[in-house]
Amino acid sequence: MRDPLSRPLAVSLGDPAGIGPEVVAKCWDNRDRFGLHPFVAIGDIRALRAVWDGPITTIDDPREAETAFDVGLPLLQIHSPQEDRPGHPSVAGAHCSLDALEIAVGLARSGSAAAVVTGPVSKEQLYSIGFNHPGQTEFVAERCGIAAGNVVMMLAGESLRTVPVTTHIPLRDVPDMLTARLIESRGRTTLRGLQRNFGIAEPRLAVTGLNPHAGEGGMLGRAEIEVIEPAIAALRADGWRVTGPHPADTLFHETARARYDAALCMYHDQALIPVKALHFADAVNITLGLPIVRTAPDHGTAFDIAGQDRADPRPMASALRLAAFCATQRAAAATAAA
Ligand SMILES: NC(=O)C1=CN([C@@H]2O[C@H](COP(=O)(O)OP(=O)(O)OC[C@H]3O[C@@H](n4cnc5c(N)ncnc54)[C@H](O)[C@@H]3O)[C@@H](O)[C@H]2O)C=CC1
Ligand SMILES: NCC(=O)COP(=O)(O)O
Repeated sequence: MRDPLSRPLAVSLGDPAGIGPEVVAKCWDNRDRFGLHPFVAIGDIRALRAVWDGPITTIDDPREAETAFDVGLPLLQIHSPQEDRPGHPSVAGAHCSLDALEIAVGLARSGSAAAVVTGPVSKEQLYSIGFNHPGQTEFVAERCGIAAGNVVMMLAGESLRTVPVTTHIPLRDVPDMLTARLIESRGRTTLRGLQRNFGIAEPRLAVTGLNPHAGEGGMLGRAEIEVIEPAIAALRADGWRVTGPHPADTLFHETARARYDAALCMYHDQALIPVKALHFADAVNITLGLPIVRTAPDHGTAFDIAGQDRADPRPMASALRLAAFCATQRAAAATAAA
């Protein structure tokens, strides 16, 4: 297997009107301080120029990225038909963000990039141009030939990793979506992902309940008894270290967090609120279950502050570092297994 560190990371800039271009440029500016592996950005040069006057080296081949990285931000150019203003998303910008994502994934799949790091896109804008995936997670899965049901979205901070079983669906649909099979499958993907990407040989998974107090023995709802406990039992029967269902309100304090490597949560906000509350400045979104490594910062497009030099680059820096770490981790495991 080729050394992943001999290849750059491929970074899509995300929506050109969002803060993606600004945080990527700031990461390049602070590449030594942040300890970053060389990366190549993919997007429209005008989105970078609108927020940054540092050096940009446009390249045609990702193999030029490593040398170019020392002198300027390497960029694979996408020519959007329209120049977007920061904070003013458009249809053209949505197409541009999708093209950048497509190219970045292609580079990782072909082995030209060590991993993909995706800049924030606007789901609303993407949906408006016919994007029919819930998010970038499912799009990347499809492009890798993996069913969306076989990948999970993990939010990983220094002291907490969480995975939502259901992601971008209305809250009222969550109880009907939850089945023992789905929870078991998400749990399995999470546990394997902890081994493969984080090098945790015997990962510990804590599973939340859905209802207050994890259902209070069935008095506050029966999802725990009928759906979640059977999923936990199935995972345990296969030898995995799994606990729960735990009341979600007491699973995220410091002492509780020390007892598991990841928490499997029943819906989006149950998983993302604790991570963003504790780690907004450094949490990373990583897709588990893919043949390639894909990470992203935990935040969105932040149109409200785009173009104002207020965007914090640390989440993007964390996403870049974690991508390099996981790519190295996977390569080491593959070498050891050969
Ligand atoms: N991975 C992705 O592509 C993600 C995309 N989104 C998309 O982003 C759009 C906006 O979503 P919101 O819920 O408003 O979340 P958001 O993360 O864009 O913004 C929430 C708040 O945090 C602030 N913020 C976000 N990132 C920041 C940073 N790096 N530095 C300083 N302040 C920052 C924003 O200014 C805003 O006040 C939505 O269309 C959503 O679909 C949201 C989350 C992830
Ligand atoms: N709320 C997290 C989020 O929206 C990330 O989704 P994805 O686009 O990375 O699938």
